[in-house]
Amino acid sequence: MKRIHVKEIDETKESLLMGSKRINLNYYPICPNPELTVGVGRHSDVSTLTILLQDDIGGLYVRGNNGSWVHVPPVSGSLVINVGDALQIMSNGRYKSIEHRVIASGSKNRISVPIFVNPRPCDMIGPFSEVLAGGEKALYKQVLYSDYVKHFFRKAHDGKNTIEFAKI
Ligand SMILES: O=C(O)CCC(=O)C(=O)O
Ligand SMILES: [Fe+2]
Repeated sequence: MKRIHVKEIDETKESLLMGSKRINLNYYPICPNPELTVGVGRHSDVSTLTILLQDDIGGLYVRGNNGSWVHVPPVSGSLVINVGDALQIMSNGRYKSIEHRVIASGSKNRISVPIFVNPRPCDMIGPFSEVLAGGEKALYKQVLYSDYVKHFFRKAHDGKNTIEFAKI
């Protein structure tokens, strides 16, 4: 947490960073024409961090710096860690949530298990005071985390647009 000037994770910070967790079990059946369908549309997670276990099929892509899609090949025994929107907001943009999508396989079923580590629904999230202490301008306002999540689920996946909801 050095990069965001947080020296101690007290109870408040613990709640904001990891006060609630959600685990999903995703099953992507074989798709005869993967190019004609969407596995999971492009989005960034609303979490602080996502810890993702994927099987050996592949199909997860992240958005690279130049806008291209980069495949995240499964590595046996490894976990994928993705930064989510809540950490982008609380770090005032120092950490950027990653846009990603999933393309189903034409020949095999795929399973993935993401653990979303989140603030609690009742937490107000915004840039940490430690980050703004030096006079830095806040890029995001304080939002109720449950409102942020509701906003995400109210609409179709639309890349990194969800975070506009918290922008000043
Ligand atoms: O299946 C995957 O690899 C990722 C799924 C995902 O992005 C999500 O559940 O938010
Ligand atoms: Fe995701």
